[in-house]
Amino acid sequence: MITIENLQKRYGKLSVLKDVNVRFEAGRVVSIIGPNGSGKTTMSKCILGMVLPDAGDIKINNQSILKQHAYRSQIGYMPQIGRYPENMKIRQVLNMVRDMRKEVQEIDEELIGLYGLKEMYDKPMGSLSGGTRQKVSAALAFLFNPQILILDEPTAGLDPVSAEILKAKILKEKKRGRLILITSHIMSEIEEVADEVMCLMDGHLKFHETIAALKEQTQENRLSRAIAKIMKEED
Ligand SMILES: Nc1ncnc2c1ncn2[C@@H]1O[C@H](COP(=O)(O)OP(=O)(O)OP(=O)(O)O)[C@@H](O)[C@H]1O
Repeated sequence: MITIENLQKRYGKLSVLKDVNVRFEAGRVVSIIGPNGSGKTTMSKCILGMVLPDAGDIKINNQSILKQHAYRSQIGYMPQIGRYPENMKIRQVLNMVRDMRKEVQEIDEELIGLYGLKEMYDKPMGSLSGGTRQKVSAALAFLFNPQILILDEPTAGLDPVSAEILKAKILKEKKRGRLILITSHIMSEIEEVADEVMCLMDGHLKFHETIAALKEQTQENRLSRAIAKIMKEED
């Protein structure tokens, strides 16, 4: 579904993505891991068209997305920190986004319901707690039934019940054939929802394997231990 070929990105002298090649298939949850600053968000932003790579290509369903716009409607994005006009109410934010996507017939309001956002519709974004803001971001990411979801540390700041709701939603959408990319540092969470782990290290693809293969390869039952072992071996 997504093919990344020889992707490179520099910021000035800093080389952030160094010849990354990877392929993600529909109906999978892929966790993108790696130390702080290893290029995870930059790669996600390249897929989203928010950052233009210096070299390489990104294809969705075999079509290059570089300098294209229409494909963006197939992707739902939940940023690490959602930025919204502070004085707009939740209702206004949701209506504004809907107005921009009038062509979409099938709206998915499940998270709006499960998170009780309707009861808070008249609260201005600037008055919301960090977790509630995250809930709005999550609801927006899933709202238009996208084929691909890119979730950047989606459960950070969510209380345990709300995090469980999001994890269940991720698994539900996976069953419907969506591709879901999640950046996360929480190994237990990755183990619960992901099928595959892609690890970036200093802008290089370190590995891209199924969780089952990582455990098998290292003879470890826990993902955190399996990954620690691989990192140690490759040092
Ligand atoms: N707009 C930018 N201008 C200059 N440097 C940038 C820019 N965006 C990111 N970088 C740098 O690129 C590197 C990779 O950043 P990126 O946000 O992709 O890392 P990350 O793996 O997502 O990190 P984290 O786990 O901390 O979220 C970092 O050194 C960062 O400072």
